[in-house]
Amino acid sequence: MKVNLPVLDLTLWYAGGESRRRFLAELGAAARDVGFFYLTGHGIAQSQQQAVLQLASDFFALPQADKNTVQMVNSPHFRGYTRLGGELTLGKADQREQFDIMAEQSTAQVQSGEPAWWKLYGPNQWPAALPQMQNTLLHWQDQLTDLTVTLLRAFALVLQQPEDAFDSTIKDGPYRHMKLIRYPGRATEQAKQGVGAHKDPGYLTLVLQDGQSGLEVQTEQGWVSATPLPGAFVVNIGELLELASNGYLRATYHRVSSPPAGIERLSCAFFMAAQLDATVPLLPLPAELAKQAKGPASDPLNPLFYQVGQNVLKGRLRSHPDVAAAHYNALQHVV
Ligand SMILES: O=C(O)CCC(=O)C(=O)O
Ligand SMILES: [Fe+2]
Repeated sequence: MKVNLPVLDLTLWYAGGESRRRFLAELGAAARDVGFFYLTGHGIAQSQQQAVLQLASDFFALPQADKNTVQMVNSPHFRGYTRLGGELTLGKADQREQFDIMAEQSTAQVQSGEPAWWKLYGPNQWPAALPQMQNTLLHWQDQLTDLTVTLLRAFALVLQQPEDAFDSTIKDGPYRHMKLIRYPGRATEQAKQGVGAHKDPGYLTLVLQDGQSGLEVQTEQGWVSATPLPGAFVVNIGELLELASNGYLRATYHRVSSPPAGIERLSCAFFMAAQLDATVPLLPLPAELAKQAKGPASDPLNPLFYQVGQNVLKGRLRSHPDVAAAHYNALQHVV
C-alpha cells in the first residue's frame, strides 16, 4: 500500500542496540519532517483494535436518548457524549459525534483561588446500555498510555536528553484522554469539516482509524492524507513537545474531512500529556539542535502554555462551549 507518511516499526526499539539506534534516527527524521508517522510493531493486536472500533460502532448506533444520558454538558470534567455539531474548531461546528473518557478519578475539591484546571479531575460517564464499555476502554487506555510513555522516552533520546528527561512530569501518571469518534458522510459539499485544522495540546497523540480516509496533515507540500494503514496507529506530536523542544519539534496542524455522502468513518484518538500540575521543562538542547529550533509557534488565536493544566483546559474550553458555559462561565477569559 502506498502511504504518504513515514512508517516506524517499534520492534526496532524493543530489539535494542543498533536496531534501536536506527529507530531513533527514523523517529528524529519523521518528527522533524512532518511531525506525523505510522507506528507498527507496537504489540497491540489488530483484533483488539477492531474490537475498540466495533465498540465505537455499537455506541454510536444506540438510540439518541441513550447517548444523551451521558452527554458531556453534564460533566464539568469534559467527559461523555458530544452530539454531531456540538463541538467547535476555529469557531465552526465539527461534523462528528464523539464519546470522551479520561482517567477514572474522583472529583477534586477546588478551592476558590485555585486554578480552574483542577476541575478536569473527576469520574467518567458510562452508558448503561453498553455495560462492557467501561472495562474495555479503561484497559485500552492503560495500554495506550504505556505505549506513549515508551515513545516519550524515545523522543527524549531524539532530543539528546537522558531517557528519563520527561519522567518528573508524569510521575503520578500522565494525563490521558481518549475519544471514540464517528464522522458521518457529508450532507453537502460545504459541510465537510469533520474536525477543523488544529494542533493537539498534549505531548503525543495516537489515532486508530477504520478503513476510511479523512485524516489530513499539513506539510510543506500542502495537505496530505494519512490514509489508513491496517494495524498501524497514526502518531502525532502535540504542543507540549513543541514547547519542551523550543520548537525544534513542531506540533503539526491536522484536520479531518468528512467522508463522501452515505459513508461513515470511525476513529479512536488517544491524547497523552504531562500530569496537569506539571510545568513542561524547556530542555537544554545541544547546540546543533538548538540552532534548528525556531521557538514555539506564536499564534494569538492559539497561545501555548508551559503549565500543563492551563494548556489542556484551553483546548477543552474552546472545543466545548456548552460545557464552558455550564461549568466555567466566569473563566473563559483566562484561556
Ligand atoms: O479522527 C481522527 O482521525 C483524528 C481526530 C483528531 O485529530 C482529534 O480529535 O484531535
Ligand atoms: Fe487532533
